[in-house]
Amino acid sequence: MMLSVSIRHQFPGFTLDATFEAPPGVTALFGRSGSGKTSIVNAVAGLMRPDAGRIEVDGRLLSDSESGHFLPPHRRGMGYVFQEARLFPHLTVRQNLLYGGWFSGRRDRAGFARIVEMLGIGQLLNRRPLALSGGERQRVALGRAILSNPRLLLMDEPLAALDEARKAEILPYLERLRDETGLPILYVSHAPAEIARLASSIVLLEAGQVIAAGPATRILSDPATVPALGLREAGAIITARVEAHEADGLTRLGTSSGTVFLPRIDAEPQSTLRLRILAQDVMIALERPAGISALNLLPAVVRDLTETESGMLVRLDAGGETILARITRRSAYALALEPGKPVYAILKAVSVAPGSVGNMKRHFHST
Ligand SMILES: Nc1ncnc2c1ncn2[C@@H]1O[C@H](COP(=O)(O)OP(=O)(O)OP(=O)(O)O)[C@@H](O)[C@H]1O
Repeated sequence: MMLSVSIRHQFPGFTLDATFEAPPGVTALFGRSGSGKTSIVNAVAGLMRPDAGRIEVDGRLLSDSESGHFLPPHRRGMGYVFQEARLFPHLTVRQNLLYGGWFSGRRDRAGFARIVEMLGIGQLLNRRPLALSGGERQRVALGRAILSNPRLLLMDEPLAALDEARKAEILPYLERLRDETGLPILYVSHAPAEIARLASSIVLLEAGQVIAAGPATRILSDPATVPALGLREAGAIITARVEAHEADGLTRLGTSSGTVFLPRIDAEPQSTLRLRILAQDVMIALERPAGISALNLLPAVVRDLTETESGMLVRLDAGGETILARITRRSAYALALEPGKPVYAILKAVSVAPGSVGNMKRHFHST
């Protein structure tokens, strides 16, 4: 399933002009406040009628200004999750969940049990929303959206109203949703860490325009997108496979450019993970360093260098995946870095989340 959007709309003082495609998986709409994210979600939902353009899901036309076709919201088959879980306070969790199912005319018991299990809300079914924590409410809202059998899920900052602990509670469920349902999910966020963890694709917006769109691996490691994402948050994501949990408490991971050791990770051997490596946590060495406490050294080749205000962004090719390093200009000159030069990337820190970044086939199926 694929969502395809090409719309133009004039608000007083603001022009939205956006064209992009969202494949299965999470497509993050990312941009500053007022860049047009919610307007796009509203247009896809049918809550706003764009002046011009088309929106299609898997070849099914939702709106088309040329023919005047405009499917009303309730016939679009969208599931929504907003910042605030909009549950019915007088209904129990079970009734709230079934409400979506009733609407779509389906009551599939196995599907219900599977979603309840997936979201870990079995214990909550007889409670009312007021007796739930914010994180639990949001999980129920997710369940209700999925149980309406949508063709597409729209999530507008679903974690923004939650504190860090609640966010951490929900993220694994969003990851399962992404990996198990195969639905396209349009996900509005302005938190780069959240996007690095969840997104399969990214659409970067600025002042109503798409300034970059494509696979998350490419967008996050592209020096050109760094100003929009923020220098501190810039960094690549790569896929790794859990190889073993070792006796000394470290987990050994295989990546396409070599082995990475991390403090024990709670994941099954053979499972796949995404590693987020911030550009500021990568050092570059010309030779394999000896006598260094860092365990994670990956051989790589310099692809290109981009000057920024405060230094240099170096894009590295590490076994076919991209790693971004942020170093000083002085270091870049001292090491005489240039495209094609073989180097070692020293990873000072890595954060981990479940799920591949969509390139597993290329790297692992042949092994
Ligand atoms: N109904 C409307 N009438 C007039 N202007 C509007 C309307 N809806 C949105 N806009 C304008 O369009 C621009 C984009 O708004 P939108 O809500 O899509 O941005 P956003 O990226 O979702 O922002 P935020 O992150 O703050 O939610 C803003 O300048 C907003 O004022």
